[in-house]
Amino acid sequence: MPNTAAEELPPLDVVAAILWQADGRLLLSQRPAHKHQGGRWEFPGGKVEAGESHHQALARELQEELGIAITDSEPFMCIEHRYPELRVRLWFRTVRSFVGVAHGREGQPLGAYQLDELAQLSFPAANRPVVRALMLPDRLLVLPSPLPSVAQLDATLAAHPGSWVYLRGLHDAAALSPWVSRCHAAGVRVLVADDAALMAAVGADGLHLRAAAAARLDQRPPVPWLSVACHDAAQLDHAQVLGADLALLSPLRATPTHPQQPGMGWEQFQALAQGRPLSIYALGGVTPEDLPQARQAGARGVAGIRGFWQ
Ligand SMILES: Nc1nc2c([nH]c(=O)n2[C@@H]2O[C@H](COP(=O)(O)OP(=O)(O)OP(=O)(O)O)[C@@H](O)[C@H]2O)c(=O)[nH]1
Repeated sequence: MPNTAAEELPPLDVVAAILWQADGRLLLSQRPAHKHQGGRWEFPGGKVEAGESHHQALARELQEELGIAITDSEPFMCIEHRYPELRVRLWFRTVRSFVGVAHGREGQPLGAYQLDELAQLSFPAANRPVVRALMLPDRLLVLPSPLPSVAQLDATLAAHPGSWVYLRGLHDAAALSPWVSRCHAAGVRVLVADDAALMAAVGADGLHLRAAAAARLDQRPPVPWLSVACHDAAQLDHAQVLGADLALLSPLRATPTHPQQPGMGWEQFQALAQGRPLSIYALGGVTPEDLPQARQAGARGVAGIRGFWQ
C-alpha cells in the first residue's frame, strides 16, 4: 500500500489546555460542527505557529478563543495521533489560573466539568488517553521489601496525598487484603501484580503486569486500570497493543538493587515516552523531586520505593 498524504506530512503541532477553574472544574470547549471532529468536546487550544514556544502558542490561543490571559502553563502529556485525514501531535499543558471571564469568542459553547463527569462526554479519539491520564496520580508508590510497618504506610500515604500504591511482592489474598483495606481506608487506590482474578478477589483497583506476564498476553484483561512494566520501545508498543492505561518505564537511573543495569537517563526516557497514548511513569532511582523533569521528558508521573517511603 502506498503511503497516504497524511502519512507523508509531518504531524501538525497543536497545544491544548488542561484548564482548571478556581472551583476545581475543568473548562472545555465544543468544536464547531463544520470543523474536524465537529461537535466533540476539546481542551481549548490550537495550532502552534512558526517561532512560538508551546506556552506562547497556548497563551495566544486562549486569548483568541476564550478571552482569558495566562502567565503559566506546564507540560502534562504529549500524544501523537493519526486521524484518517490528519496526523496531529497534541501538546497538553496544565493551566491552573487565568485572568478574565472565559467565554466562547468564536461562538463555541463552553462547559465546566468535574473529573468524574468527563467519561460521559464525546471527545476526539486522540483525547481518550488524556481523559484517563487525568484520573491517574502524579506519584505511584511501590511497596518495599521487606514490608513497611503500618505506621510507615500511614505516614507515607499522608506525605504523598493523591498517590496510588502498587502492592508489589504479595501474591495471595491473605497477604494482600490487609494492605488493600488500609490503603482504601486512606482513600488510596491500589494495583496488584499479574493476576486479574486475584485483583478482583481482594477488591483492588487495577492490575500491574510485570514484563514477563505482559509478554504472555495478546489482549487486555478485563480490569478497570491496567499498568505494564516496560524497559524498551518494543515493550511500550506491546503495552499499547494491550490497551494499557499506564506503563512504568525503567530503569531511569541505576539503583542499589540493580547496580549492574545502567539507567537510561532523561534523554533516552523522552525518546521512548514522548508522544505515546499512555501515561508513563519514570521508575528506577527516581524521587518525588524528579516530577518536573519527568514531565518535561513526557512522563505522566514518577514511581518508586526509595525516596518515597517514610
Ligand atoms: N484544540 C484542540 N484540538 C484537538 C484536540 N484533540 C484533537 O484531536 N484536536 C485536533 O487538533 C487539531 C487542532 O486544530 P485547531 O483547533 O487549531 O484547528 P481548527 O480545526 O479549529 O481550525 P482553525 O484553527 O484552522 O480554524 C484539529 O484537527 C483537532 O481535531 C483538543 O483537545 N484540543
